Amino acid sequence: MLRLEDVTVELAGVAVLRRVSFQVPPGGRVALIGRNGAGKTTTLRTLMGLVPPREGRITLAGRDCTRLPAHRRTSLGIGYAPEERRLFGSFSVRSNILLPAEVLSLPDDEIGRRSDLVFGLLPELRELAPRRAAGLSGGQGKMVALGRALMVGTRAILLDEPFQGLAPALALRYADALGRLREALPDVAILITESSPDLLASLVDETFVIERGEIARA
Ligand SMILES: Nc1ncnc2c1ncn2[C@@H]1O[C@H](COP(=O)(O)OP(=O)(O)OP(=O)(O)O)[C@@H](O)[C@H]1O
Repeated sequence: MLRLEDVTVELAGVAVLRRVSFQVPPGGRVALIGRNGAGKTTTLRTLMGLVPPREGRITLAGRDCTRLPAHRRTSLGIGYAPEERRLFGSFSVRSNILLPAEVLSLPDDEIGRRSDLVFGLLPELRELAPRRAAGLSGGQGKMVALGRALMVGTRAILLDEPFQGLAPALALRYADALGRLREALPDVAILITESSPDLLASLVDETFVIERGEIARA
């Protein structure tokens, strides 16, 4: 279970999140919907340990990680695909995907096992694997960012506006891939942000709405 309890975040003296509480159970598919500037990215960055909360608590599988640095959360099994895909342009797609697992110094056989899973779930990544990340379209980059999050997200995966800027055909493929995750990773909690609920309606089992930094309704 990935849980936020009364999380308040201030950035530059402004309350950007106010007493945000919700949870994503193991195997749960949860949407966080909100307009631009509502606080979706800040919620995910706070869950990842990239923004310190002023108040409140974040737990993963019952363990308090409110003050844990980002790399420790990655090693606890949280994978994050930011809205800006943040790939290393001069590296191959394969290297970009493997990078977080290598940073964690996972054993080679574990990296092999996880990458087999990722390339099995997202076969479109196989043909992209040898290419330099700099040459990818925005949509292909989103798929690579999903693969990278899957490499380490053994307990939870956070996807920030994955459909933003995707051409319709690629959006369908991405939605298919998310559907496959449901079956292949039945114990992983997945939290997806979007500005509109329409794209996610068939992919999630629970939706929270965030407005001006507050959860508006379940
Ligand atoms: N570093 C920062 N300093 C001050 N204010 C910030 C900072 N980062 C974000 N904000 C403000 O916090 C609020 C929430 O931003 P956030 O990026 O979390 O929203 P969002 O819902 O993800 O929107 P978007 O879809 O535009 O990414 C916005 O009003 C934004 O201007």
